[in-house]
Amino acid sequence: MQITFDQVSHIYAKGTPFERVALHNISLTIPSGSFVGIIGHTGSGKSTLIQHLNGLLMPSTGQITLGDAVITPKRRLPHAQRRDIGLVFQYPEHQLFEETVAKDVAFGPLNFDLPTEMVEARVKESLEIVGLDYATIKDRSPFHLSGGQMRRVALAGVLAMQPKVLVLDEPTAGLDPAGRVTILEGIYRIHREQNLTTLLVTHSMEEAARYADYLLVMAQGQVALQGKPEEVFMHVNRLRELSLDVPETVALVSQMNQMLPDKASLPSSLYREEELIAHLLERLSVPKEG
Ligand SMILES: Nc1ncnc2c1ncn2[C@@H]1O[C@H](COP(=O)(O)OP(=O)(O)OP(=O)(O)O)[C@@H](O)[C@H]1O
Repeated sequence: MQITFDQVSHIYAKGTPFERVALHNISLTIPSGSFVGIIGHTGSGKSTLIQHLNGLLMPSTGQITLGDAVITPKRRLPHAQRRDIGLVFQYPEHQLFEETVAKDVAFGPLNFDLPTEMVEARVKESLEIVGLDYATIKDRSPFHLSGGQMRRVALAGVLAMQPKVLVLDEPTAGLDPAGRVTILEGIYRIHREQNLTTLLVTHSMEEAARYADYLLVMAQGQVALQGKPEEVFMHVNRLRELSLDVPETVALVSQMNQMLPDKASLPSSLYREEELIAHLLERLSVPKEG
């Protein structure tokens, strides 16, 4: 599903002493099937932006188009289309509430009156996507799982709705490195298999570089930079001005280029570690393993 924002602003507590402009005239297009990394300093407007996608927030001005639905300050996203947008909040495990994992994951699809067998199939499939074994976990209490497992159950609950767009607000916050990889690899796999439009809010440039094919860099309620990762990472100085890191590979390529003579310099489009290694091996003509 294609998403566009056309001159969207959002003002919290308008007309009160607490008024706060959180988004200023945002215009952007997210093509169907893309994986968008949304990066930015704390308070830059990332969560405000994504909460417009499922109707939790309404634009103060401007217009948002989600597929063929149009949202304006006066026109809400129709209820039937809300289920197309799967929004995974920060710390989604806080919203688990059922007595078993299977019931929790089934909650959304049951609310949409799907037949029981279909719900069961979706629960099984969604748990497996997030790397949990249905038979082992289905009857357990979600509250007796590890933090990482709880997070995965919560994510499965959103996937069981079979959304057309998946929006994730820092899904790996607070997890250990192994837990982060499991969650992100699961998300990336369904994004690829189902061509699912995916928006990932993250504080980690490394995560953005690994998974996203398009980046939005937010600063003070505006889009400071946007484009393919290699385009955005060329603006190393601008990113640093915004107190954002660049991925280690980008920093390394930029450092090596300062040392190498011009004709030997490395392409600045290299931003993933494995691509840099492949490039260096090719230059050295070392045959790759396997
Ligand atoms: N409910 C609210 N009422 C008033 N102001 C708010 C509200 N929610 C957010 N803001 C303000 O809007 C601005 C953008 O906040 P937002 O949560 O969208 O940023 P963020 O980039 O998601 O930050 P973080 O990375 O910390 O989650 C901030 O200045 C914040 O203080």
